Amino acid sequence: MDLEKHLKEIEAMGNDHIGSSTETPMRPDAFELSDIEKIASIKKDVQNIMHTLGLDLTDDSLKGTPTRVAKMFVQEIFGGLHPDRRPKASTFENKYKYQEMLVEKNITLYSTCEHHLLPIVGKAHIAYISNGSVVGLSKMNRIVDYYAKRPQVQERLTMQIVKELQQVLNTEDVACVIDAKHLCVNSRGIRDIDSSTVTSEFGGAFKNSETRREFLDYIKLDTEF
Ligand SMILES: Nc1nc2c(ncn2[C@@H]2O[C@H](COP(=O)(O)OP(=O)(O)OP(=O)(O)O)[C@@H](O)[C@H]2O)c(=O)[nH]1
Ligand SMILES: [Zn+2]
Repeated sequence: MDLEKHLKEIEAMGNDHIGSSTETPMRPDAFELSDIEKIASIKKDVQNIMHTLGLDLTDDSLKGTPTRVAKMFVQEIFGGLHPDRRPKASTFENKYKYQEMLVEKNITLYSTCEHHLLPIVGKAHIAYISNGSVVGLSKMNRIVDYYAKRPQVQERLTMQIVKELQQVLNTEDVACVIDAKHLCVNSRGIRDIDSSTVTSEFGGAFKNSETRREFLDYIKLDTEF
């Protein structure tokens, strides 16, 4: 999707999308600043936070931190906010006429909790049943990575991944389960190091309990982080 089309979609949504759809809530002016301008602006914000905390920004170890964090936000951990980074997932004809489900499991997932800006670490498991076209296996990992590189809630991330693959593969028959640890739960607040969060989205044929069971049997949810 090109940037202009993406902006038009955001505009057309008005404020209706906020909190109510699978879209990441973004402002229509989200891409008015270039990445370089965003890095310069965030650098100042991080400097201010560190200064407020009383840290000495002339210290050798600290002086590069504002730039490092700004680059990390814009280019890495929140890089998936920019539609230019959306992976190109071209499809191919299902020439083997493979009709069973295809499962891509244990996809490593690093995301960021949008409530605390702390890491979410886990595994995503995806399944689809071909409707005539197939997608390269790695494209599923790339789609997970793209949507994970945003401030997220796990429920929305799960739905965004399914929606994207449904569009790419032109079928409703897509499912995703995510099992992930939220550092905002594990390392602060309630500090429960062992708990993890499981979310799922079952489209089309996966709403059928037998099909869903088959997928869940393949992944077994023995997730190790
Ligand atoms: N539904 C959902 N909630 C999340 C997710 N990530 C974090 N949260 C929760 O969002 C809530 C944030 O709201 P608050 O209760 O205002 O946050 P808080 O006061 O820091 O809460 P504590 O973590 O309990 O200290 C917390 O309970 C988090 O555990 C997520 O992916 N999905
Ligand atoms: Zn959190």
